[in-house]
Amino acid sequence: MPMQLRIWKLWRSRTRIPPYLPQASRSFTNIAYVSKACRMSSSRAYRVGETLTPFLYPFISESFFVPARCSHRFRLASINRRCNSSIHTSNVAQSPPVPLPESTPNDRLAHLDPSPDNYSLTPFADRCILSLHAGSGGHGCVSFVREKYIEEGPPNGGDGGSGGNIYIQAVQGETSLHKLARRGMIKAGRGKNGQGKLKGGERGSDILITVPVGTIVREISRHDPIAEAEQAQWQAEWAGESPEEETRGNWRRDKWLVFPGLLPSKLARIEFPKLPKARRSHLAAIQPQAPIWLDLDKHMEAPMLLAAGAMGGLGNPHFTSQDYGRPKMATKGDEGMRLVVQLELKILADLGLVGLPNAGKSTLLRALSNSQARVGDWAFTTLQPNVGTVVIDDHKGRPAVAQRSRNGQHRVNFTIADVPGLIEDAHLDKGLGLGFLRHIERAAVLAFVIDLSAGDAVAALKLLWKEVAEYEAIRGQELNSETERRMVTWKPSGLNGSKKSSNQSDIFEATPEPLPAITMSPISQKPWFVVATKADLPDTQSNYQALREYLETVKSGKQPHPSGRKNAWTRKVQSVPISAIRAEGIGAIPEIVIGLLDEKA
Ligand SMILES: Nc1nc2c(ncn2[C@@H]2O[C@H](COP(=O)(O)OP(=O)(O)OP(=O)(O)O)[C@@H](O)[C@H]2O)c(=O)[nH]1
Ligand SMILES: [Mg+2]
Repeated sequence: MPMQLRIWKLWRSRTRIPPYLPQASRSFTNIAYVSKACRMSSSRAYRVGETLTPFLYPFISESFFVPARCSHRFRLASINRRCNSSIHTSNVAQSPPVPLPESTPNDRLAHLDPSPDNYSLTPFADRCILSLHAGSGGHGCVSFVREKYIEEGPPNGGDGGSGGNIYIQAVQGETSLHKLARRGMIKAGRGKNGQGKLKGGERGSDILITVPVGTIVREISRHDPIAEAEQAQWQAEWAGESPEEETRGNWRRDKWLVFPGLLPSKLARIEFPKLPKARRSHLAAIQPQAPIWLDLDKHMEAPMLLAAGAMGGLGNPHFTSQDYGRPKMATKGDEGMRLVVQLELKILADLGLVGLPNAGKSTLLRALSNSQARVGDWAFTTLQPNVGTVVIDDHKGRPAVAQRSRNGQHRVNFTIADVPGLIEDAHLDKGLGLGFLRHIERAAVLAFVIDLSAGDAVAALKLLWKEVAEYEAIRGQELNSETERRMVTWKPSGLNGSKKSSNQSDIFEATPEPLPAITMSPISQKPWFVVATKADLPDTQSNYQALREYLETVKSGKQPHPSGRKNAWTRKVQSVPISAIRAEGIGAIPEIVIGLLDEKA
């Protein structure tokens, strides 16, 4: 018996070859590798990568060799490592795992006291001025039929295409006007020129301006060539002047287009027909009345037309007559209308946070929502409004706040607007106040955030209400002047048929019919409550007690409303002491907000 075979048999009698080795592996020629594999299997080794074994015995993998007893522990260890969990099994790995820090309450609250650099800032603009150019019309075409045996065919020039329209749409999801502010000028496409074979020009491309819900559009100026031409014509009629006639050699080059192949000598002899009346697009009828003042406070399902494109010019077939069978002229397209409008965004949030600088508004917003608003221990940390959403029902169990129905629907969240802090005389544009007060104007409910550690809480509340009331008065004046401006419209007296001999200023009359009133509820009639924050700091209890007593007297009517306004809302005034930085006491806020929102609805 060969030596090797004898060794094999001897070894075989002492060890048991595992049944999972293939038949080939048991063969004599592979004995060295088999014995090695067996050694590894019997010693429960895990290191398989160093040898050729994985290639020769691919079925012997690491997982295969991991004993059932240990595999569970290994899995646990790897999960622990991945999840950074502190759970670990000490006898599994060769080297003991590094103990991971346990999550403490401080970690959970870390985002409420972030470093001043830890914040996210989205580009934001709440005002912009836009110059809108509706598309001009394409020119009509001068063309004639040219076919075999038809030497001088009839005219077949197509009309020019009309210019593109400008539409506006308020959509949910848009939050800022910064993109529009960067553009400044927006032009719709010009209509294409007409072509031979009676082919009309293509329409100019339309423009859709999407703005956030809560945007106000105000017209600053407009240049409407057609309206101006009509007005000039009426004025000429009123003054008894005969309209300028096109004569031979004297034709309006800005209106007519002539056949390019025409010799100048012939051109001088051409008699131009009467210039057709300026045409308006049929869409112009649904344009908002001038001057435009739109309050886009709801999500719009369909866009709204702001400026209709101008009409295209007429092709030469329009000017055929008995005397003139082959007209060599077409009209040019009309110039598009231009509008300069101001857009102003007033954020529509359910809850507006009003407070002095450094009161803790942004910290409160962070505590209630996922907002990454900037927090810092200095005044005017917040320089632009932040909006956060508080989810009260994520459809994953019992809602955070008992659901109530609003318009037959269940409220699943509400939004909070955190605006820069107000200082005394903010209504006179001191600090950053006036520019941002308009964002709380639209909030359904106001929360006055008062820092209990920063002196008299009642005085702070009165100061805030005074500024809000002053702003309300200014806004009321603006609205009145806006309404007056809308009441005065341009109306040439020549339209009435009676020619007045008075001076020119008489042609502007006030329309007798009143425009619909611009409705905006007074800020003092909004439901409100007080969030007394920084209650974790020492010596703040007495301050809170005084605030609470003051609010009780306001509620009972013994003291006037802090704004000094009559008929102001005081019915359910209340205060909540909280520590935003420790997220203590904030649980009551959603409940109060939902209660006040439902009451308002
Ligand atoms: N102790 C304590 N500190 C707080 C609390 N809330 C906020 N702060 C601190 O107060 C400072 C101002 O907080 P902010 O949230 O930035 O205040 P703000 O009202 O947004 O300030 P402006 O944006 O400047 O108007 C920060 O240093 C916060 O850590 C609180 O409940 N307790
Ligand atoms: Mg802030």
